Amino acid sequence: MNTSPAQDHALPAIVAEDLAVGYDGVPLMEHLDFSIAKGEVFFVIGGSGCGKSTLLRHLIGLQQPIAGDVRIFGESFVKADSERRRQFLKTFGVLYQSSALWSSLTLAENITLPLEEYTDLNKRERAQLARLKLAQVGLTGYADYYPAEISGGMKKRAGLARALSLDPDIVFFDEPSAGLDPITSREMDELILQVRDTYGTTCVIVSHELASIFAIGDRVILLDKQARSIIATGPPKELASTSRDPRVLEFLHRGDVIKPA
Ligand SMILES: Nc1ncnc2c1ncn2[C@@H]1O[C@H](COP(=O)(O)OP(=O)(O)OP(=O)(O)O)[C@@H](O)[C@H]1O
Repeated sequence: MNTSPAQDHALPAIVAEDLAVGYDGVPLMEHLDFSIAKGEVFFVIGGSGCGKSTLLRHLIGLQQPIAGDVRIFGESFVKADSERRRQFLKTFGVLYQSSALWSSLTLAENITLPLEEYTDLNKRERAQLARLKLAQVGLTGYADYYPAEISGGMKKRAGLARALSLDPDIVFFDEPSAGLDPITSREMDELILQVRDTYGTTCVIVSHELASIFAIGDRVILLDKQARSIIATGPPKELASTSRDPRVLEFLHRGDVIKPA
């Protein structure tokens, strides 16, 4: 189902090259250079309003960069024509902060929407696949429920089931733990790891949940509003224990003043 013929999966899933992102031609962040390996759980972190969601919007093609490039498995997403962009989009799954489920549709119907748009599956096959995706996220038996009938954590799971409907290479998460209690948030973390471990899916997560970042993050980039760029890149635990930058230590130690050894 997932066709990305020109892409070389031996290459990094995502490379940002001297990327500038912002609004109306005014950059919020500039000179962003980073690379995300296939199968990595990669966090974009930073204080409120620094531009994490804005960067995410650029990575998923909702906004065109002011400068620089984004390459997906070696191929420029920024320079792709509209047909090629559509093919790229088929290989992305996105879980929005609000879960973005259609309230008038059942969970199964929410999941079959992208299948209707992007696949040739018939109605019965789509319904089967929707049930399978719901089972993958622990929602067996909830296919005919409406979003209003389930909890916040279940909505996030259903949103993830929809994001997984086209067997994406890369799933983007905007604050997956927002509004969840610590236990439900940990369950979401486990689900993200399960998806990565089972399918080798690359997971790009915008978050400021330190518990999640340390629990499941392979690597992070830390954005800084004043610097208007990335101020640290690496495995979160390593950064927390070895960085000598007070801004990095402050963020990763929740404002506690901790001096590196
Ligand atoms: N559509 C828009 N037009 C102009 N400016 C915007 C737009 N959307 C967001 N901004 C501004 O861009 C800046 C970064 O916002 P963004 O939502 O990317 O930050 P964030 O790091 O994700 O924040 P948070 O952690 O609070 O969600 C903010 O100052 C915001 O007001």
